[in-house]
Amino acid sequence: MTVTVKGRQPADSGAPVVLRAEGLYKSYDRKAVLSGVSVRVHAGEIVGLVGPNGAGKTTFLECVEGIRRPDRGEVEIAGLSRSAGPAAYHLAFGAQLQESSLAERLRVAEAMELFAGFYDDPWDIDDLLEQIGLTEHRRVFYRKLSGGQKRRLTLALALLGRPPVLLLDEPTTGLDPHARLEMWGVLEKLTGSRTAVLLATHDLHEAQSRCHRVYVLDGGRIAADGPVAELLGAAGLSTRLRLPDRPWVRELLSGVPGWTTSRVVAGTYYAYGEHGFAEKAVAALRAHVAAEDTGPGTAGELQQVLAAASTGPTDLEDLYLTRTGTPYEPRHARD
Ligand SMILES: Nc1ncnc2c1ncn2[C@@H]1O[C@H](COP(=O)(O)OP(=O)(O)OP(=O)(O)O)[C@@H](O)[C@H]1O
Repeated sequence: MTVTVKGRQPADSGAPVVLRAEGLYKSYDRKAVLSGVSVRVHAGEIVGLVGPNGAGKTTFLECVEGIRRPDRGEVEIAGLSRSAGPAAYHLAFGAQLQESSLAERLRVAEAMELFAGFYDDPWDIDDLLEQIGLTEHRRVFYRKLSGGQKRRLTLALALLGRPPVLLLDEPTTGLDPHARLEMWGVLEKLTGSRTAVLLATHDLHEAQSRCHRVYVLDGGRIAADGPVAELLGAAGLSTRLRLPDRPWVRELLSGVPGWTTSRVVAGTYYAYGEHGFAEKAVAALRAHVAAEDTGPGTAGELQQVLAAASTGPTDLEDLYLTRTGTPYEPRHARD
């Protein structure tokens, strides 16, 4: 079986670094939330920040945005640090927070006009409303927008100043599939004109297909970073075998050449390995079933396990599953 790892190709690594966070530490009530997090984003790159709930993604973004002061560490955006003063620093990036709210009786176009006043050369409001799919709603009060429309409006506000860097906290949460595609269309067009995007997301499929690189944050530390395909290869996660968890399955598969690691989630055993591992593992299972009297497990159970076993290419979910401390329930049916 040929395994194709899908994932976006890395962007131009020779492009200048436009966001540099170096060794960020942050504690709340003496509880460490960030423990030395360093992130770099180049012009024109879309970089994903993924990790379990509570991993520190929002805290990291808020430290970068200047909403929170890190206990230690440095941040520079487009060559500016916070010491440049809040006015100059905030012009260097556009931010969409995880939750934000505007005055309830502000209309969509009024909000855009209000925010456009902060910038010397703002994006044309009619054009931006069109791009973000809110033209028909320009006279609608903020309170009357749906959750997804509110997300689109806050993204438009982050884009208004044509910033070199966009910081987005779960930008697609609550968006329907059309709105997601529209949003990605806008972001990808922007990166073509050298805007850099750093976004926190729980949508691993989007992170893999849309981001040039990802950082996996776990417990306040970077557990992995790089293009998804490279990370999978380097971690020995080229292929996956999924089957019901049994003690004899664990013992048998961990002895198969090419096995690298495994994980049990909700009674299912995921075994990972180098290219070719899954085929060798299935052959080992078949041999074990054929010689059923030599090992544990009844004949019926052996057949059942073999029938339920499935192989498939790995993706960012697998990296996440093996690199973070929190078991992750795949949202999508797996092959
Ligand atoms: N203002 C605060 N005071 C105290 N603890 C906080 C505060 N904000 C966040 N935390 C804690 O810091 C940790 C990291 O939270 P954070 O929101 O940064 O994680 P996250 O990765 O963005 O999570 P999620 O994916 O659920 O949005 C959590 O344990 C959270 O409870």
